[in-house]
Amino acid sequence: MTPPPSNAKVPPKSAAYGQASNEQSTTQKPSARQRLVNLASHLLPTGNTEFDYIIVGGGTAGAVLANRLTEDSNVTVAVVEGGPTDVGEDRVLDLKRWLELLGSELDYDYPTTEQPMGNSHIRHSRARVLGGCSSHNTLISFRPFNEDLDIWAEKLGCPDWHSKKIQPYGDRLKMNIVPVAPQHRNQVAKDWVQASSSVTGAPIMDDMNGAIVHGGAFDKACGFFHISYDPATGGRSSASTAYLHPIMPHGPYRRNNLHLFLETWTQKLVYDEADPLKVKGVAVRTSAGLEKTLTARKEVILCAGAVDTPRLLLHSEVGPKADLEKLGLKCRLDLPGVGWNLQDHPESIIMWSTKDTPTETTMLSDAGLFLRVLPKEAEMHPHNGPDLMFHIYQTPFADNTEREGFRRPEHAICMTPNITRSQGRGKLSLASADPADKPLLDFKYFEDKNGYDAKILVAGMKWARKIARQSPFKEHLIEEVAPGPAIQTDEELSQYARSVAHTVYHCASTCTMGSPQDPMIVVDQKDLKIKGLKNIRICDASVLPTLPTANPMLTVLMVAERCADLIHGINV
Ligand SMILES: Cc1cc2nc3c(=O)[nH]c(=O)nc-3n(C[C@H](O)[C@H](O)[C@H](O)COP(=O)(O)OP(=O)(O)OC[C@H]3O[C@@H](n4cnc5c(N)ncnc54)[C@H](O)[C@@H]3O)c2cc1C
Repeated sequence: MTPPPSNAKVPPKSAAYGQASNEQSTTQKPSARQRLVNLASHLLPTGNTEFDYIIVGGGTAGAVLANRLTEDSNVTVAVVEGGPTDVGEDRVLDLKRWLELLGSELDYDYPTTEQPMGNSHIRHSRARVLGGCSSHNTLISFRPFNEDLDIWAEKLGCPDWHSKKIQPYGDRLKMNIVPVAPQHRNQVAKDWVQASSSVTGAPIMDDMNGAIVHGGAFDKACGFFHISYDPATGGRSSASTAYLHPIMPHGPYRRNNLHLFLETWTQKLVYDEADPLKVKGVAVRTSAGLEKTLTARKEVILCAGAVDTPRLLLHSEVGPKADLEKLGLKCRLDLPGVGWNLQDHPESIIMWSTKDTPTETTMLSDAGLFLRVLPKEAEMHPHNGPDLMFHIYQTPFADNTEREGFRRPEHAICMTPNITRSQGRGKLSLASADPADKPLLDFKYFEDKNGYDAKILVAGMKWARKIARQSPFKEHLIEEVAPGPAIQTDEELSQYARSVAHTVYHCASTCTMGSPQDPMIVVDQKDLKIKGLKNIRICDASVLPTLPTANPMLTVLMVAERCADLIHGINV
């Protein structure tokens, strides 16, 4: 949700297969204990190369599946995770330290292509550690609005994903999802919530998730978030801590049928010699350079996330034929939707300097505001919920503003309006045939034809200024640092907001599910199986037809819970 540190670098070509560059590694070395834990973890399963299920990516969705599939002690499950364990890694486990992870060796740190209408410098953080992005995100926990799911079901060819069917999966999640605890509610955030409500008329809600699930949609609301964490310790409650730690070798409920391959990158799918469209397993390479093939007796499930799942498919000869052939790659299965439909929640930033930085907080972004600012007819898939969301950050997120010449204050509060229903649709493609090269992420920020996305940000900037004039919140502010009072007209605000725009790190939808009759669909909504291949499914943020209105992690977890049911033959 924040600009990454300005020293984030693209790893050199030699940093192959998702590993961070040497330069990054030397700046933040894991402790000796951490290295031992990592080593022990990825030496564990070396004897076995055949499993019932192979899960590629032990991230947010992968952790859920690993847990649910190993509930049956008769099946064996291998999890191939590119990053190290999070066990003993305090930068991960202490939620407040999440900013230290951005641009570190635990971040794949993907660049954006040139964005003529927006900011070409945005870095897309993706976690390289067990638990995936749930191990380095801010753990703001929102259920999808019923309408988000009903649009998938009724308009986007996914009848099996109606809210009535999907919301109950949210009740199963194992993470500790609780409102920001009283000891983490500082006075500035409290006054901001009060000011937001007074100025916009948005009701203050203690339980936005309750309202989303049981009260249907709301178009405005504000309040403290629900966070997946332990309020007593400030510890992260991630997909890894909730779904994997208890069943890992050191955990209280160790499961011997779970095989974790850590620091192990999946390079390619391996196909059956007798049937070129049947997936037999995966070719992997450890960070120590050991290569082997793992085979799946039942199936392979791709959980590598919205960037790395399509990337892996493209390097496995599956994707748009013309694109693959242009790079000299073979096309085994022409699936034009791989990488298409790339989505995000773009955001911008308006910043005030303040006297100090409060210490009572979960992770410096404890509260938010939802508003409706444009008519729903302006949207591709009209809905009744909010079209603008604000996070507040009680730290100077100045990388993007500083690049544009604004000063970086010592203490600051930032309001970051984001576009809940961005109309932008981009594309992920390969930069070259070399699997070590990072893919091209072209979000086409602010290129939507009616300028909808830019209009939402302009409205957000104006609301932010009104909120900043409200007492007692305004007494916390010294001055507006970016863009500053000189920027006033809609054109000026739009230009500024786009040039310093950032991402809420919600990239999604690059292997969209839907009706198999639709040529741009990658997985069948009925069972999440890849269209045209055998023995393989996708389960991660890449299958979402559209992003949910608010932060998507719980939606991804719910997709994974449902995927486990589908694999078990349960289709509620
Ligand atoms: C900085 C940040 C802050 C965010 N804040 C929030 C928030 O507060 N609330 C919210 O709802 N959402 C938030 N998000 C978004 C949310 O975390 C993601 O949408 C979600 O976690 C994605 O889950 P996933 O399972 O699709 O992928 P991931 O969780 O990214 O899992 C993918 C896993 O696959 C592994 N992998 C990838 N390729 C390979 C390969 N070839 N071989 C082996 N392993 C591989 C990766 O190492 C990773 O562990 C945030 C994201 C970021 C990055």
